[in-house]
Amino acid sequence: RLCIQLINPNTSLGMTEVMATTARQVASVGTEILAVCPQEGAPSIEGHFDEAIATLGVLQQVKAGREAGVDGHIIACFGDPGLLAAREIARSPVVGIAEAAMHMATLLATRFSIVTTLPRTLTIARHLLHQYGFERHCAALHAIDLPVLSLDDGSGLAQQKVREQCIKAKQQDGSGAIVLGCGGMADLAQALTIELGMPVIDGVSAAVRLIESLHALRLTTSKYGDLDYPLPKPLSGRFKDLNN
Ligand SMILES: NC(=O)NC1=NC(=O)NC1=O
Repeated sequence: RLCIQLINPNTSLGMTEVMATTARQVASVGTEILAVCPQEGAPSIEGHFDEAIATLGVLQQVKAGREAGVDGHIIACFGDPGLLAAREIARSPVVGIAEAAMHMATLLATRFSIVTTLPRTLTIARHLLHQYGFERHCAALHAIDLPVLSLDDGSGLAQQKVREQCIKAKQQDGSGAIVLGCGGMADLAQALTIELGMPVIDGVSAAVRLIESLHALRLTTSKYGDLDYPLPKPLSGRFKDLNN
């Protein structure tokens, strides 16, 4: 049995639940999903400042998961906040939903489009494309121009906008796959894949299966080089003991 920790870096329980439900649907029989979010932080992550705040909570949850003996950690926010720092303190694999979805897309199409939330988060997605080396694989990026929590307000408006932007991407971008650029869109990917007749990829689902695959291959986060555990030093205040 595997236990995968799903970390929603924002503090909105509704979003945690949406992602946990999708993760449980796609996980293999016998894989347990342990869904968590920080006790304190931002209710949604919509920019560089929010990501910086969320990183502490992500690291605290990764440490707790490691101590609970989980077999992998998912950072379930499209900015992959704290990913490399999390890998330093983790023993098992740590996968961000943006990198997971992007990797999957490159296995299925020569170019992919991204559909995300606010225009200002497009820059964060572009930074990740550069960091992961996927710039030339991404044909275009689109935003529904609604805040992250609009996906959790029950109106269905955000979901309709995601569908519209996916249709626009299919018609205009010349890409063969679409990456959904928010954890709150996790439950939309399967229906949109069927409706559009092309792969529409959710990073939560991709991350669950990638972690299962890494475990099956007996592969885990490298501790050789820059992802080794942090150098021992006395951290103070709220950071106390975060690095051991
Ligand atoms: N681009 C995004 O919508 N990022 C996100 N902010 C959140 O709070 N969750 C996400 O996935």
